[in-house]
Amino acid sequence: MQTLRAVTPQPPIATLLVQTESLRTSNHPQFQRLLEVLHQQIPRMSAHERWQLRYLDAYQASFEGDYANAETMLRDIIDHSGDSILMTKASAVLMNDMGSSKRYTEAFELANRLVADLPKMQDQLTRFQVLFYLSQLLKSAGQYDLAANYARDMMQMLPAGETSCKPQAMLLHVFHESHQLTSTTPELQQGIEICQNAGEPVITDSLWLIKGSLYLDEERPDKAVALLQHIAPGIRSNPNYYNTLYLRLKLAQGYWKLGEDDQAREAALDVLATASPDDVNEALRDAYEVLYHVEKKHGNVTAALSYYERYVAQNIGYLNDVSARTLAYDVAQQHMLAQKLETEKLSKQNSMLRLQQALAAKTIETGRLYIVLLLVVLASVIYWLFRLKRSQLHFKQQARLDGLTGIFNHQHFISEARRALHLLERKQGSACLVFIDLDYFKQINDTHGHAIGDAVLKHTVAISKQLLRTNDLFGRLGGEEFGILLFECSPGQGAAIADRIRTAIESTPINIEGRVIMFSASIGLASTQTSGHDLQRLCRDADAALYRAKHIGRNRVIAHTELGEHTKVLDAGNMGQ
Ligand SMILES: Nc1nc2c(ncn2[C@@H]2O[C@H](COP(=O)(O)OP(=O)(O)OP(=O)(O)O)[C@@H](O)[C@H]2O)c(=O)[nH]1
Repeated sequence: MQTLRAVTPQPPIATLLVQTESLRTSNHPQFQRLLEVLHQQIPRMSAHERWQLRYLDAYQASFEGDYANAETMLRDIIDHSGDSILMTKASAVLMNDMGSSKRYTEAFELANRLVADLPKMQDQLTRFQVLFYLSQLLKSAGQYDLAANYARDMMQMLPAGETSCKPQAMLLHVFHESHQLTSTTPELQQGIEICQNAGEPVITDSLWLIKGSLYLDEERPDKAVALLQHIAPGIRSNPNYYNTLYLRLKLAQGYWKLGEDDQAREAALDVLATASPDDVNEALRDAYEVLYHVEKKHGNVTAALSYYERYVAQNIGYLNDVSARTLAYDVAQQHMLAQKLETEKLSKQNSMLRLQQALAAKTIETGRLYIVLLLVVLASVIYWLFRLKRSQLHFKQQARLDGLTGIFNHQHFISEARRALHLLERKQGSACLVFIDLDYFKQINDTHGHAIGDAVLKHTVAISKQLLRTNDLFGRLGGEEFGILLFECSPGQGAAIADRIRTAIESTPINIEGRVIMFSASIGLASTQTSGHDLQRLCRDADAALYRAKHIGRNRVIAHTELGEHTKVLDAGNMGQ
């Protein structure tokens, strides 16, 4: 390690981590060395790099068969790293360890979760590793077709830095276990060459061991032993538990078939020494079988019987283990199916719920729409009612007003005057009725035209209005004759107002179309104080006074009170004519 640091400059931690991971299977001794180097770099590592190192440590623990320690680290990564790639890789290693430590049910349940996550896995290396472990687990459960499919999937998307060695080797192991290989199958030799070229000695050796095993099956022990002896040094320099175990077993079987009993015994005992005493596996079973045959052949009955008993125990254990794997796979599949059904049921319920919610939302929306529609209709109705009312009022107003001058027309003036006098009579209030009649108006029309006559009428109203209070009633009684009802007014006050109007008319000629037209008005006045509150009487008296004003020379105001009794009678007589 010292030499490494002294000679080569240290690559960045991130590069070192990637490099170390890539050596996991191809050069495990170097992997371990780099792992040590990485541990010295811990103080300089980021949190994410520490999680990556923890994953490599977990892999190393798992490689050494320390599954408990590996599981603690892997679960820590899954629960706390927050890195989805590392979490998936850790799950895959954990699944593999569970399979190796015979926790098949948990392994297959984890496998189901990983399979479900496969479509989401973006990182190609992670996907490659997951597929590798899945294939391995399914092979152990006798699910050869599925295992082969996953191996082929691996080949479809090789990540950068990977060759087809691993998927090819996995496929060959599947074919071997499902008895689809012979020692001459071309793919076997191709696989060996691919893995040799890829620099994967451990995997290459595992394929050589398949070839050796096939020679034995084909009753060619000489070829098998020669091959095994040839690859033995390589396996010793790249130690791997399974390769070591199977090299020794196949040698034991080969020697036995060749009749080299001592070497067969020695190799079989080596198998027992490699495995743990309480292991149950195919290799131990077959090693005990070899030992049994050897001892039996040499008449060592006691030893033979003992080995035979262990052989039987291993065989039962092995068969139990095989059925445990198959059963665990079936159970996991059933769970997955049940979960799938439950998920489908839930998703159906969810879609029902969503539909109901959508329906409820639509109902609310429709309700809101109706309310809005109703409000719009209501607003329109109110608007049209308002317009109708306004035009009604307008027409009503129009019907009350004189079209030319805009003051009350005859009918409305009379009815308003009657109503007002009625009220005044009750509270004993006074009023004056003033009748105004323009003098020689016919001449104005004849001289200047009817339109100018109209203008004179409007001018008269405008002048008079300026001298009236807002509550006085002012109306056009017809032609060029106007009526005014002055409230709270004595005969004297009435005469004064009437004269102010007359003076204003006389002194305010109309200037129109370049012509100045002078005109005057005669005014008759009646008061409630002398005539009472009866409108008819008041009108008659005001009219008599007006008649008098016209009669005695026009452009003057005559109050009914000014008329002598004789005049009153005369005037009344004239009015009657
Ligand atoms: N321009 C115009 N003339 C009108 C209107 N209503 C009535 N007249 C005219 O007013 C004139 C009234 O004439 P007379 O009743 O003879 O009264 P006068 O000419 O004013 O004479 P005296 O009242 O006796 O001074 C008529 O020629 C009507 O045609 C109107 O709305 N516009």
